[in-house]
Amino acid sequence: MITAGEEWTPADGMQLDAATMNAVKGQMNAAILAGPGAGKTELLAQRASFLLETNTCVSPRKILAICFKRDAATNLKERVEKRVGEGLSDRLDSKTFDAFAKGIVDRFGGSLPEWCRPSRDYQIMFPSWRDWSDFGNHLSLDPPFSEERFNGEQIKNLHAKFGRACGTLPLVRPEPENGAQAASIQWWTSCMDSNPSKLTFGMISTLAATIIHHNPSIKAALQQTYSNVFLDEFQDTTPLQYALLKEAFCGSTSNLTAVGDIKQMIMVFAGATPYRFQEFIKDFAAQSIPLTTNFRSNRRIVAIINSMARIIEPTAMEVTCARVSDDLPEITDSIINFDNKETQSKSLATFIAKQTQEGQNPLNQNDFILLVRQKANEFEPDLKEEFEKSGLTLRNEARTFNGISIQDFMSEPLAELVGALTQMAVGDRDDSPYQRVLNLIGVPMGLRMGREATDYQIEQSVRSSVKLFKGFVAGKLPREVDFSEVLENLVECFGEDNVRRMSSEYANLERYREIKLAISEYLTECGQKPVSWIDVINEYRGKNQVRLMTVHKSKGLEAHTIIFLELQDSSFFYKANMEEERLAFFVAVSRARERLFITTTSSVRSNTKPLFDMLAAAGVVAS
Ligand SMILES: Nc1ncnc2c1ncn2[C@@H]1O[C@H](COP(=O)(O)OP(=O)(O)OP(=O)(O)O)[C@@H](O)[C@H]1O
Repeated sequence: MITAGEEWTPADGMQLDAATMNAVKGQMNAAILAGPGAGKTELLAQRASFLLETNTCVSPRKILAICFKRDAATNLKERVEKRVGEGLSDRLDSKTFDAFAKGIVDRFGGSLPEWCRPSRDYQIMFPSWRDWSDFGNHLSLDPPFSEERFNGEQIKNLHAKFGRACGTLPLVRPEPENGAQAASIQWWTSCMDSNPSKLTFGMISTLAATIIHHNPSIKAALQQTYSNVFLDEFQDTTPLQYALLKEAFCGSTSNLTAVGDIKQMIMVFAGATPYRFQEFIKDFAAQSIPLTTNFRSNRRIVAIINSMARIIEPTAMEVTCARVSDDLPEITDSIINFDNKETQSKSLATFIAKQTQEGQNPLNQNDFILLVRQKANEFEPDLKEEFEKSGLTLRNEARTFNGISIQDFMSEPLAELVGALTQMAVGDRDDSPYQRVLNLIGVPMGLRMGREATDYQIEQSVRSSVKLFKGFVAGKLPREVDFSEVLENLVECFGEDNVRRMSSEYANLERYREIKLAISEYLTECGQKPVSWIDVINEYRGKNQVRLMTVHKSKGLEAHTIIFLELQDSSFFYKANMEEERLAFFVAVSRARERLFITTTSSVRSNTKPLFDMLAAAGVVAS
């Protein structure tokens, strides 16, 4: 049923002010600039509901939402699905920039000029400094550039610059004008010529832009498919991504909505710039809409955020706290100096255990996020030991299984499917696992609005998978179960093709298998302790665990209590750019809903002085 535009009301009874409502309903290109907790992500979810429920995004056209992280993309999709239902939410494609670019290359790569056409089974590569150096060392250029030499660092920069300078690649291999160009072209051709071809995500972005540039019909089809495009965390759009965006949608009738906050820019090293929004406003004739309320944090945290924002961007607008009359906790913020890591781990474990295990309204372990600037794995061992002694569980989101971090593979639909099925098999009804299974596998198996699940044998498949799971685990302790075998069989119950249809990324068999292996390895670890099945599934899903992650990974998240660990020189690169570090620190601080604690285990603070100065200006002092 279509709702008339003027009758549409925001989902979940949410109150939206006039500026937000204008951004939700408006039919124009818009740049929504807003500070932390202003509801940017929520605004996109409401806008998607509006466009779909009122058919303003006219069926069968779609919305393309480009998010910074895979879990943000999944989150947006789920939020909209819950509100508008599966049929309508099918018309929201929510993905990362990398997935968007890769989708274009995977579908239309055959149309690329021969010299830059990768093999169909190309692999994604993440070159290390050794790869760049090897290439530089073995590079032999034709005259007149044969005498020129390039080290690894130069090769890395040239490769990025080449894509950036070209924006799109020409139809024939360009003739180099200097040694640097000759080296870049050689890098590109050697990547294409290796068997299979090897591509970085930056190269994929350039190839996607190239495809659109040289094929007007593909460009027209893309614009016809998507009447609306959302760009989340737009401040972190890199030059290559922006070039692709312009190539795909500049001058089209599609409406673009870019949301972000310049003060939360954390991709400066990859080319993000404070001018991206201005560029967008100019290139897309976009209307600028500021949002000035913080819905997330209490008034003390908002005051800290405002103070820091003024230092980072003197012209930043003051934001108001939506929760201004809420009670404040006894202590809202402080710097805690520890003598060493050991006392830090012990004190934190005691503190969090007390808060989660005692009192009338204990907090949940999920209410705490421990943030580190980098190398979360190095913080884990000490903390984990003390946390376990205090009955707490530490979840290091950066820990990898089969080379993929927990945070990354747990945002995969396959991990969610396995989790929900395991819950059903062990009788855990938390968060409606059956409904989640239907949401995940329904559409790939042909389920459509208004038809019963039973019509499509889905229910049958769910039943047989649960039965099969029960058969595997009957009479066994979790640690005795071979989870890779369980996963293989579960997938068979639905048909592997259907399971792989849950995500466009699974079209790449290699990647699908890597993710599946990471999931079974992780489940195996969750089952190691002599615990109940409910404990296994809770551990797998991250229920009641204290999360440890880097600031980069915390983007878009929030928690009752944020603890930033070890604000001191040793936690930062020796040559860290403190202008950039201030932005990352701002992201960290603004994740807090109620309390913010900053720890130190060393007093060496010459590099980190600007961060301490920001805290001092905001009145955050040592306890
Ligand atoms: N209009 C609203 N009314 C009440 N609560 C809201 C509203 N909009 C957002 N919220 C809540 O405020 C919090 C922050 O929202 P959201 O995550 O969308 O902000 P954001 O601008 O994307 O934040 P950040 O940039 O800091 O990640 C969430 O808990 C969200 O549910």
